[in-house]
Amino acid sequence: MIASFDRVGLRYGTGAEILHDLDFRLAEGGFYYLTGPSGAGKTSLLKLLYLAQKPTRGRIGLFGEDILSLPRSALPALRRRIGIVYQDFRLIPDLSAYDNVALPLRIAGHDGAAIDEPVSEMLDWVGLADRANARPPTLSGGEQQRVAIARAVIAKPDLLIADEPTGNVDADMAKRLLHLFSGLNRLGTTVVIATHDLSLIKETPGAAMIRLEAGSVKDPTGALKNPPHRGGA
Ligand SMILES: Nc1ncnc2c1ncn2[C@@H]1O[C@H](COP(=O)(O)OP(=O)(O)OP(=O)(O)O)[C@@H](O)[C@H]1O
Repeated sequence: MIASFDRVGLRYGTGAEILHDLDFRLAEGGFYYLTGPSGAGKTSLLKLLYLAQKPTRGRIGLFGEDILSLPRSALPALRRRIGIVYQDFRLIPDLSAYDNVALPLRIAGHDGAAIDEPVSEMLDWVGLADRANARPPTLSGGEQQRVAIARAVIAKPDLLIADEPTGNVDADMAKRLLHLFSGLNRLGTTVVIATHDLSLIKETPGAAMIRLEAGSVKDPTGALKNPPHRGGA
């Protein structure tokens, strides 16, 4: 099991609880879509999952660790096992597209051809081979999104979390990116994608859908009870 949420609740400050009684498990190797109306709390749930936000109550397990009882010093090592595509990309503006994508490999201690080959191949796959030297502020929104995706997947994380990863690209590129996620999933990465775009789901026939409604998780396809197959295509 990759993650477990037990009676998790979240409120920001003194506001009303926006997520309540989240009770679900994510199976290793699963491919999950997180859907729900705008403001339902999808980004907030993802933040809990990638350890950027503590729940107000309940327990969260990740990679077999009870994350609330772990010392803060243990969190960076867990985070390095997660690739994240942020809704607002969060690229490093002073680094080229190439160096943004290379960063996770450099942090993992690689150099030379062990960086150059995968990064060049990845930039090619996302259609940015000719933009490798460009800095993020000079890229379009869709180009930045593709750099963010390339960076998130390059080190083959155990868990990939993507918040609206195809929101800024056209339908053909969305398909291409979905194939990238499926390929990674077939290699063993558990994938969680928050999206409004339900047309993506047909690109990954084995995927499961989790629906957030009024702060609670619904399980319309029963996928949370029966762990899903890996993403197809
Ligand atoms: N840091 C924060 N402080 C206070 N309230 C917040 C914060 N982040 C989110 N919220 C509120 O929590 C609720 C859920 O927001 P969230 O961004 O998780 O929803 P979402 O489903 O991802 O929405 P969208 O699909 O529009 O991105 C919203 O009412 C939002 O205003």
